[in-house]
Amino acid sequence: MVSAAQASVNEAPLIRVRGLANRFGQHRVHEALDLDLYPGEILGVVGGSGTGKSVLLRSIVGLLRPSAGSIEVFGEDLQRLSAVERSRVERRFGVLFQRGALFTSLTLAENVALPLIEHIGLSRRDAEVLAQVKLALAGLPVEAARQYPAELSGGMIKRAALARALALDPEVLFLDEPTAGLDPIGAAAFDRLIMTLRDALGLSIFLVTHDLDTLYTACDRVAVLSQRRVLVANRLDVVASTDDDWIRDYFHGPRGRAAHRAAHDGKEA
Ligand SMILES: Nc1ncnc2c1ncn2[C@@H]1O[C@H](COP(=O)(O)OP(=O)(O)OP(=O)(O)O)[C@@H](O)[C@H]1O
Repeated sequence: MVSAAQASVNEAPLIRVRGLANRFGQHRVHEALDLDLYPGEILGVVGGSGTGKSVLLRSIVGLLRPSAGSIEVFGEDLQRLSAVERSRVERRFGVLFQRGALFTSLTLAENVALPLIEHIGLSRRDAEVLAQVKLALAGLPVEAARQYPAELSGGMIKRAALARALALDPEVLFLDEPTAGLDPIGAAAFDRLIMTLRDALGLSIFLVTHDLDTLYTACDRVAVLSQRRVLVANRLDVVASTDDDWIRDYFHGPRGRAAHRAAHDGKEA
């Protein structure tokens, strides 16, 4: 059987990055970086610390202007669009940042309602009703809507930030280390939630992670950043057998072997 994710790589990519360069002064983070995101896939983006995973994410979502190269999104070159056209394209993205980035003085419902009020012009009342639907979609109990971020566990904060990323019904979701700081059970539950949402909402997902379990359980393809570019982007088994020191240490070290075993046992159970 061909899964939806395998079939999708035969379609045109939703995001097409070509020849991307990002430099900060003398520091060259990316050079000649190419990467595609296909419809309906969960793409895991991995690499050593400082290889530029977050910088890549920020370039694609329009928070950082690249030094060179092109980023085509939904068939349009971001660099060539006017500010108004860019924000129309960027509205089709949902982003979950590494630290959640919720407003601490607002309840969860108010946090999620904010983009609905600002971007769609919903009344506060309607936005908060819709926010409760998004919070439920992210797996939070009804009473969480009235709580403030300081009252929540790390896992609940991630879910609330996910609800906010889903507020405007995005087509592409960008997640920057969504399971960082969660315990293994919380992280596994979050992985399942991401897969469920992809299937239910038809999302395409760009997922920056260090979490090997997430790669094995949730990702259709994995892209490895190394030497300022994407070294390989493919199915996990192909990536794991690529001849490269970092890949060998990462996928075939003790943690990599444990994640592989757990994924394998899970499929057999
Ligand atoms: N605004 C900036 N100004 C200068 N340097 C920056 C800026 N943003 C990122 N960098 C540098 O770019 C490099 C890549 O950073 P980035 O946060 O993308 O790495 P990463 O792969 O996501 O790392 P980690 O896995 O540790 O989160 C780092 O050396 C960082 O210091």
